[in-house]
Amino acid sequence: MSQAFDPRTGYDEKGRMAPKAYDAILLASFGGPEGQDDVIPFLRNVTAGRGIPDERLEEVAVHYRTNGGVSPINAQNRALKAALEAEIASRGLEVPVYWGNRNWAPYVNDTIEEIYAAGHRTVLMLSTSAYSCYSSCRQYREDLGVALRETGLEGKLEVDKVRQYFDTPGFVNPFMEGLENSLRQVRSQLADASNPDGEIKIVFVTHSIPTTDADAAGPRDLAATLDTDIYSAQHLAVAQAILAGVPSAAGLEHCLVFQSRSGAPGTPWLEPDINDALAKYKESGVAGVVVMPIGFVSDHMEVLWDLDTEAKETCAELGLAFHRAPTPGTHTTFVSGLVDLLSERLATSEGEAVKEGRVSAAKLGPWFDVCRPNCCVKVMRDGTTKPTIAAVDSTVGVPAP
Ligand SMILES: CC1=C(CCC(=O)O)c2cc3nc(cc4[nH]c(cc5[nH]c(cc1n2)c(C)c5CCC(=O)O)c(CCC(=O)O)c4C)C(CCC(=O)O)=C3C
Ligand SMILES: [Fe+2]
Repeated sequence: MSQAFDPRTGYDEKGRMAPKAYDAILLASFGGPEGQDDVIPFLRNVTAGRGIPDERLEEVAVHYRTNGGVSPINAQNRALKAALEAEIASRGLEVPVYWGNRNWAPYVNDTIEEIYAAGHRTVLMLSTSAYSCYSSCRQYREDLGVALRETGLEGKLEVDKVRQYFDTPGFVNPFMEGLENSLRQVRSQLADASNPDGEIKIVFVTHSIPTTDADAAGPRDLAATLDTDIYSAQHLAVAQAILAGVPSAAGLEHCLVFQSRSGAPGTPWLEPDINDALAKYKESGVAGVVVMPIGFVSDHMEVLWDLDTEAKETCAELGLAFHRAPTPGTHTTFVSGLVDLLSERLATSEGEAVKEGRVSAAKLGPWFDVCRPNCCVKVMRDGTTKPTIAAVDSTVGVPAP
């Protein structure tokens, strides 16, 4: 092994963890309602302790209600779990995959109890979230920190996590295919509208977050070297990598915009909102847009509502051609890339990683296995922070010194 892993913490100075013979994989996700009666209880779970007013919950409930009260996210995670199991088996690896959510059944607390009851003691977590910010990284680490504490499994079950994987070819490459196809679609819409030379803009879009969350993401010393926050910079790196792989996009303008803002109107969140941006593009002479949902790994409700319903409607009103590319979902390249990611961390019987080296297809990668002290730290209303796993300053889920 070429890296110097600290024998006590198990990680080196770059936050890479030594490979281990993990005996289970935990696919961690957001969770979603599966019927009309689930919608409000689900939304109360999501917003617990954050004081989101009931009017906002009712507003968001409509997104789910118009889809029968069902979020597509659980079915998508069942499909992803099955695809991961198949890919793991096809490589001759023998490690079971479990699934647990933050906001709906199967709840992660129940899942780790099931994992422990099955005799497993070391778990590698993979979340359905590729970037660095509180909602997409630290909150998953807290979910496990809290779950270990609440279930009494602290010190009995060890849980690590794979690095954030925005930069991996498995995540980036399916978007190249999507961009190519969506460009064809928009070009043909413009041709049908007798505007074959109309200007096309490539609109990369992700979930907006409070600017305070964006500013707290990632190592401070790295952030200080960038001209934007780490969350935005990771998305820009992904956008560049996608564009570089799609010759038919050469010469087209592109931008990064945000969707699904919530919270109090007075709190600053990352901008511009996609709908405001679309209106500006129309004014400046753009004829059509390709929407690239690079913030997400599956076509869940935030994609179906905020992009396929609202942003699409905005384009129809403005007279802009519109096509949205798919998220990676269960694309074979994505699934195989995720198993590569797990294999960086799974040890052979000789203690070497099943897969040597770390592949990265975008700037800023490969990311840390273990977060820096106070990365994305969130102080709760009562002044405390939640226990976390997989950080240099974790108090839970690490072996005792
Ligand atoms: C960065 C990010 C991701 C991407 C990373 C990841 O994938 O984890 C993400 C994903 C998702 N967000 C989702 C749904 C919601 N997010 C909310 C609220 C919020 N999201 C935030 C950020 C993010 N969110 C933030 C800063 C808030 C406000 C504070 C809070 O309340 O935490 C609310 C509350 C109501 C509202 O005010 O909108 C809902 C219902 C679903 C499920 C979709 C489905 O059901 O198919 C998914 C995958
Ligand atoms: Fe969200």
